[in-house]
This record gives sequence, C-alpha cells and structure tokens, in this order.
Amino acid sequence: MAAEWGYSPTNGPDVWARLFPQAGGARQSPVDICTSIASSDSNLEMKKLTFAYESQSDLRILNTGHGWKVEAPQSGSRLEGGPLGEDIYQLEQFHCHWGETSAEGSEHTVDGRAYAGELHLVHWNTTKYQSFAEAAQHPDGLAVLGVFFDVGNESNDEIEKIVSTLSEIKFKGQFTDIPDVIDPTTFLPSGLGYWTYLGSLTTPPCNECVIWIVYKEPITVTEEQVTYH
Ligand SMILES: CCc1cc2c(cc1OS(N)(=O)=O)CC[C@@H]1[C@@H]2CC[C@]2(C)[C@@H](O)CC[C@@H]12
Ligand SMILES: [Zn+2]
Repeated sequence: MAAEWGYSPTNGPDVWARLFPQAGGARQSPVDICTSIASSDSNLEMKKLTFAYESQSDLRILNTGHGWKVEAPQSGSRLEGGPLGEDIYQLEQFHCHWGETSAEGSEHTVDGRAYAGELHLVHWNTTKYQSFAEAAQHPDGLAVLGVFFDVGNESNDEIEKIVSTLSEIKFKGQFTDIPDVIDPTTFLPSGLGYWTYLGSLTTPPCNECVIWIVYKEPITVTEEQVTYH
C-alpha cells in the first residue's frame, strides 16, 4: 500500500516524485512569487480577465484530510480572458489551504512571505475538454484563482458560512451541506491585479495542468476563520 503522501520529511514534497513522477516536472507549483522579476505582459492588460458566477445554496463541503473542499460545479459560470486565450473555463470546486498558525499556511509565497492561508477557486476548460478529470490531463486544462488570506479584526461573512459547518466534518472523508447561499464572487479581493504562470496541482499527483492566477491583494479573515483544527 503506497504510503499516504503528506507534509512530513518522510512523505512530503521532497519525496512525492518517488510515487508521483509528475512531481519532479519542470512546471511544479506552488512557487515563491518574486515580485522583482515578475514581468507585466501588455497582452494580459488588453485581454481583461473576466468572471461570472452563480449564487448557490446547499453546496456540499468535504473534509479532504488536508483541508476543506466545496463541490461547486457551475455550468453557468465563466472565467475567461487574461492568460486564458480564447477558451472558457467553468467553476468546479473551491478549497482552502491553511497552517497550524496564522504565520503560515498559504501554498504560494510572495518574496518569501507566506500568508495565513490561500483559497483556490478551481475551473476547467470547457471549450476543449469534456470533463474536469479529462481537463486535468492537459497543460491548459485547469485555471485556478488563488486568493491569499490575511488575518485581521474583521471576519469574512462568506468564509464564515463555510467554517461554521466545520464542526460537523471533523474527520477526513466526512461531508455536509452548507445551507447558506454562497456567491464565489465575494471571495475575490477588490483590487483585481494578479500574477499568472503555468504550473501544476500543488498536491499529488501534481499534474502539470494548471494556469495559475494569483491575486496580489489578500482578503481579510479572522484568526479563528483560518486556524481551526
Ligand atoms: C486544481 C484543484 C486540484 C485538483 C486535484 C488535486 C489537487 C487540487 O488542488 S490544487 N491545490 O488546486 O492543486 C489532487 C487530486 C487530483 C485533482 C485533479 C483531478 C485528478 C488528477 C483526478 O483525475 C485523479 C486525482 C485528481
Ligand atoms: Zn489548492
């Protein structure tokens, strides 16, 4: 039985490639975003990144063992423009990465700085592929919006709708429904500047199938919202 991958010295990112060959690839995520060498691309400014989401209630939230994931397939959603060429991407799910303390937890870092957490809004290329699983096998298959969490005094009402259900799914594999209406648009920061690069899933099997779009501006959450155990 293959050892469960994780983040310890014996099963963490440094040894993932033994079990998951793609983890040793040339476009692996996450990365440290060095703002001094990030170049601005006039093409991206010409093709504005646009998104449209639906509000949904009764979304299923799952304890993945590495965080929470909300299944949110939205055939009426659209993410397009910016680095996504002419293709339309559709929301599939969103999930969160956080750490033991609010001093760390994000997957990407900015000039070596980690944030308290990072929300990933996951989309797949419905122009070219027939399913999410198929899209995850192609270099332009997925587009993930990354939003950093900064810890502050004001809680985020939309995140609260999610974390308020976590007491019901304390263990890996447990799931429950979120009764409230969730609008993914509210997770995005007001400033819509972003960094983008071609990367991969940040966890095994580390497929190199993700166009990453990481917003520069974090959203504010409270300590409780991002360091629950
Ligand atoms: C982008 C969000 C995402 C999707 C997937 C993983 C991890 C992911 O999170 S992340 N942090 O955005 O990279 C790990 C399991 C992967 C899945 C994509 C689809 C698969 C590759 C399946 O085909 C089999 C294993 C699946
Ligand atoms: Zn993620």
